[in-house]
Amino acid sequence: MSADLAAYMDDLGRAARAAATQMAAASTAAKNAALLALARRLREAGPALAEANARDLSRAAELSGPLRDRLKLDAKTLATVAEGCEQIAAMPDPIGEITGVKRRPTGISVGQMRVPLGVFGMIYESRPNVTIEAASLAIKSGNACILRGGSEALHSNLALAELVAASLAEAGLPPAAVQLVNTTDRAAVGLLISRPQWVDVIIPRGGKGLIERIASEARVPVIKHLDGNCHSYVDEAVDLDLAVKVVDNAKTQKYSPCNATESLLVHAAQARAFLPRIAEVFRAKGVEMRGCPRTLALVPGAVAATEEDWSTEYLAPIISIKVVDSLDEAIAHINRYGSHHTDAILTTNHPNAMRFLREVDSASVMVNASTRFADGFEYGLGAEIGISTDKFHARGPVGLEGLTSMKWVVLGQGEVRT
Ligand SMILES: NC(=O)C1=CN([C@@H]2O[C@H](COP(=O)(O)OP(=O)(O)OC[C@H]3O[C@@H](n4cnc5c(N)ncnc54)[C@H](OP(=O)(O)O)[C@@H]3O)[C@@H](O)[C@H]2O)C=CC1
Ligand SMILES: N[C@@H](CCC(=O)OP(=O)(O)O)C(=O)O
Repeated sequence: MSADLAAYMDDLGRAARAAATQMAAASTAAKNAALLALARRLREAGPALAEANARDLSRAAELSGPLRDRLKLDAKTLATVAEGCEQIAAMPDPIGEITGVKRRPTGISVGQMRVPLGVFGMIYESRPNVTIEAASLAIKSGNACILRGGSEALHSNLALAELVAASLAEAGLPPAAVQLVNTTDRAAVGLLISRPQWVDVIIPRGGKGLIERIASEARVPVIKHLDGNCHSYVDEAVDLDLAVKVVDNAKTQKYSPCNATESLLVHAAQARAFLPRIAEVFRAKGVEMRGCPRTLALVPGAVAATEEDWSTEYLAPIISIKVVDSLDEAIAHINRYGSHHTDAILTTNHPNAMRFLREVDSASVMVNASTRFADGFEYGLGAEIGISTDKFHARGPVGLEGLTSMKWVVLGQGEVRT
């Protein structure tokens, strides 16, 4: 690793630390003004942004269709992120709110105040819209951030970061509140995750390779946003039309996101009725089906699943399928092979639905809904940092509150402890 890179990362860290102090004290009006300026700039984004994205796309010719799609910054994506900025501006400012104040017998009043985390570092995939979602949530939550997006998206991200910096400056806030690492050198990631003097928390969004590195090298607290091996389970009592519609959406609406269903479990009592119907849908859309022996008997053209398939996140038009004999077996399978991200049950049986919600150990558990809904925008958070697969601090889609913590506030009138 070069001394220049270490110095560069230290410069980013130092600037972020100074900006975080200013952001924590920033007024709601200034933060909202920055967000609205950013929405305007995104809507007006001219050829510079389009050219930067075209440059990234032309260099990423080898990417598969779904991964190319997530790299695209078209008018629809820009309109969506701009709308997200406006929605976040319209939300109440969580910072400074004091809650739960109670008077103690000693005379003091004790409550809690919501405060920013400080500086967060975020490492994420080649999806430029995430740059804006992270930036907008950082601004409203009074944090500073250092963003390291995927290599394929570097030029798009640099162009977006310029819009963010200009919007912050326009609102009288420090442009260094949102900084982008301007190199694809992965050594920069190593530096970002090992500088507790500059970074308060690291948010990795990615797959197993990223997390292995974080696990072995991070010296900063981590909120993991990892892979989604998500399941849809078709229960013994089910509305078959609803199940076909929802499972189809969960698998095929988009193949690349972490919340797409990768594995389908079907109760044996419904396998004969359900599997041929969903198989027809998958076949028409070119989805490869990898099944257990009982699935193979009902689905011509399916191939045998291996043990590895049950724990694989394909991010592609492939699905693993298993017939199970009970809800217990389904829950045990999901807890063993899943990634604790998002799992759904399709059922008309209320007690089974409630058992699934309680016993499946995942960040989002759903009844009769597509796993694709696991998303901050869809949950009403305005945007999302990602979907936390951790259990502490923040779980599932992370929005403004996930970027804050609570400190204790004690109000007295000269009381002393005896
Ligand atoms: N839970 C969530 O919120 C989300 C989870 N994901 C998960 O991410 C994965 C898909 O995205 P994909 O692009 O393949 O993810 P990767 O893990 O390959 O890449 C994500 C980011 O991590 C970096 N990275 C990966 N490995 C290392 C390493 N060893 N050292 C330093 N940096 C590294 C990449 O950099 P580089 O560009 O250099 O490769 C990129 O910036 C899936 O598993 C998906 O489920 C995706 C989005 C959201
Ligand atoms: N929450 C997002 C998915 C995030 C995600 O997984 O992104 P990616 O892996 O880049 O496709 C959504 O549903 O749009």
